[in-house]
This record gives sequence, structure tokens and C-alpha cells, in this order.
Amino acid sequence: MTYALETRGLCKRFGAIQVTRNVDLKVEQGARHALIGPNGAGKTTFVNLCTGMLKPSEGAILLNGKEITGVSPQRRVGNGLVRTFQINTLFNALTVAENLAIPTAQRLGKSWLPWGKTSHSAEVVTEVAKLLDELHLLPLADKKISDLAYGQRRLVEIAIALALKPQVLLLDEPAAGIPNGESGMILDLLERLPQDISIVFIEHDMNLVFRFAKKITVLVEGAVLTEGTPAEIRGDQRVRDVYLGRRHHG
Ligand SMILES: Nc1ncnc2c1ncn2[C@@H]1O[C@H](COP(=O)(O)OP(=O)(O)OP(=O)(O)O)[C@@H](O)[C@H]1O
Repeated sequence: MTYALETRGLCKRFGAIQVTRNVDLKVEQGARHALIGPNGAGKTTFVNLCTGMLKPSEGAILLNGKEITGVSPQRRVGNGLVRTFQINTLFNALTVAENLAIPTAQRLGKSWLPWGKTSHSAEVVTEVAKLLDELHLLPLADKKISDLAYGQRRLVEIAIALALKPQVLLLDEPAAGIPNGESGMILDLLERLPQDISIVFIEHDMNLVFRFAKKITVLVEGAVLTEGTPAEIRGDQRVRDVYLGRRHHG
């Protein structure tokens, strides 16, 4: 079986500190795969290893069966492995459509200067409108990022990653900072994503995790504690112990 994304024996050490321990993760095609674990479990480090922002100390990363361990972060994006960007990478003075035009133009190999109307490419404009429509975000198209509510900015972040046409999308805490009870707007968007995109997401909002994930991997102290379906993870006493703050010894 060829996995959309796979890691084999992935390890990361910062000097004497081992942050990722022998992680074998298999992300199936079209997955809705959550990576959970307490603070400091190594989730963000794992994502950074997958995207190439960090170099592993040992192990291999495969995208659709092809090893990408030594491939640059930019080429990984070109190969279809995309992560969400943090909010502070949005251009506040530009509109939502203009923010989306930048990665769309990049993917289509066109230049895009929002302030130079003559450089507007019809293809970019059409693609942006199509994406906004698919995500039900057309009403936000002409709003400046600075005028959006926090949760809406998080939606734009995901849209920007989608503009790069990912095969594997890594979402780093899509609902972080969104007030309790409002994460529904993120779930609505996630549920509208094309089924053929394989999604790996880190999230602390367990409500969102249990509603969206089909498979959950639990990381503790840099290693995989266990993985399974939401029902299996919900019923696992070791997972409960970890979240209640008791150390795991088995
Ligand atoms: N550059 C670094 N040098 C040394 N230690 C690091 C470095 N980056 C991360 N760590 C350590 O690695 C551990 C895992 O951090 P990481 O941010 O990956 O965890 P996390 O599971 O994403 O946590 P959180 O849920 O709080 O975001 C932490 O103890 C952190 O202090």
C-alpha cells in the first residue's frame, strides 16, 4: 500500500534533548488523521520535520511512496505537501481575494502584484473565485484581512494552503485561539474540503478532533503512545491518564 505520507523511524534531537522518538506514522490516501498529545509532546516538531523546516536526526519521510527526507521545503510544497501558515503571514492591508491570489499565482507560475492592476491575470482571478466559492467564503472576498474576525482569519489561512492545491494538507491547530463553541466554523470548512486531499491535523480542541478525525495518533514525550479510531482512543485508559497528567509507564 502506498501511503499519502509516511514516516519511518523518525527521530529528532536538539543536542542532548530527544524530541521525536522513532515515529512511524502512516497517513492513508484521503485520510482525516489527527495528531494529539499533551503540551510538549512533539507535535509541532513532527510537522516541521515533515515540511522540511527541521532536518531529522534519523529516519525517513515518504510522500506518495517517494522519499523526500532530503528535499527542500519549497520543493515539498511543489510536490503537494502543504501546511497551513500562521496568521501573521496574512497581508492585513490586502483583501481576502488578494491574499489568495499570491499563492495561486505562485502555483500557476505567474507574477502577482496586487497594486499593479495591469498584472492581474484572468486565470488567477478565476481560480481564486472558484476556491472562495467552494469554501463558501465568497462574501469575504473583498474584505481586508484587518477587518475580519479572528475565526475568519483562520479560515483564510486554510484557504491559502488550499490555493497551493495540496495532496497532503498539514493543519497546525486550525481552531487555536477561537472561542469555545465557535470552532464549528472551522469544522464546517474542513468538512467541505475535497475528499481526495489527505489531511493531518494537530488540534487541542477534542470536540473538533473527535468529530472530524477518522484516525487518531497520540504522541507522548516524542513517541507514539497509541493510535486508533476516535472510539478506540476515547476508551483508552492510557490516553486518559496522559491527559489527566499522570505519567505513562507502559
Ligand atoms: N529548537 C529546539 N531546541 C530545544 N528544544 C526544543 C526545540 N524545539 C522544541 N523543543 C522542545 O521539544 C519539545 C516538543 O515541542 P513541540 O513544540 O514540538 O511540542 P508540541 O507537542 O507541539 O507542544 P504544544 O502542544 O505545546 O504546541 C518541547 O519540550 C520543546 O521545548
